[in-house]
Amino acid sequence: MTTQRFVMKCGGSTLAALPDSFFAELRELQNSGISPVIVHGGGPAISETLDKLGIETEFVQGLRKTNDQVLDVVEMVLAGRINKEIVRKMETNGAKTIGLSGVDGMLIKARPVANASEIGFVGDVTTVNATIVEGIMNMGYIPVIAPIGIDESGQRYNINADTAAGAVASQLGVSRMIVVTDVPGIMKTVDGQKITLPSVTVAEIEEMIVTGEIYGGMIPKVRAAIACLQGNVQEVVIVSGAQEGVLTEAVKAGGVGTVIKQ
Ligand SMILES: Nc1ncnc2c1ncn2[C@@H]1O[C@H](COP(=O)(O)OP(=O)(O)O)[C@@H](O)[C@H]1O
Ligand SMILES: CC(=O)N[C@@H](CCC(=O)OP(=O)(O)O)C(=O)O
Repeated sequence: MTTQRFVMKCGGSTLAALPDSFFAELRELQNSGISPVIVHGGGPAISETLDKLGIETEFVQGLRKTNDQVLDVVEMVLAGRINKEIVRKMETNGAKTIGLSGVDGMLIKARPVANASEIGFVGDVTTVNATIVEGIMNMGYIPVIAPIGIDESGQRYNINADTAAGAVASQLGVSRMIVVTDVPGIMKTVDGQKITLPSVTVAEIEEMIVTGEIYGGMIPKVRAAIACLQGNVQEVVIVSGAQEGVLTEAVKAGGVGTVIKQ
């Protein structure tokens, strides 16, 4: 049996609404020798907790401004609550799972983003320790990774989950990354009607960002897609987690969501 690997990014926008069947699909894929690596977000849960604590939050081009206080909450929510919620759901649906953050074993090494003076402790990935991820997979477990990065001095960074997933996909050399979110793909208004684009090229994406047709949380997704398509990754598929059977279709058949190709 040949083992296929793929990286799946699960957005915080859709996590709470993912049906049990989604986790059962992951178990089926694992049983059929197809190994997923999951990188998750949790943006809405972070915002909710910051709100409860009375800490203001602001996004610049889809990235959260992160000071020390925000960083504590980001790590608590992502590496604590959300990561363990996913592991629990996977385990109760029969999928063997180990959750960790990018800090564990220095899995995700990071450096400050170029505009750190404006947005604070937000990181870009420098390296991903593929040996740890592969070791977990070789033990028969699905790795579930929270996107916190760390540098040599021990400084933590808040990394957008799309960016982290793209870096993990590149470093593992998988051919496909699947981005699960709350919309059925990249949408565009054509003749007054909103449609989901079946496929887009990098050039079309750049144009849609300029025209404002791609905005907010979709920007880090497409930027991460473009970055990892420059390596071994051949396609990035954006799909909705609410659609039954979407994962198996995206992995085995295609023809679902929006496919981004070079
Ligand atoms: N062209 C587009 N097509 C679809 N969604 C878009 C587009 N441009 C911006 N978006 C927004 O991106 C959102 C998904 O990003 P985000 O909320 O960050 O989700 P996630 O938590 O899954 O990362 C959509 O709900 C939508 O509001
Ligand atoms: C730098 C940055 O913006 N980090 C994100 C990390 C979580 C994330 O990316 O979650 P979603 O995938 O649900 O958007 C944040 O603080 O919200």
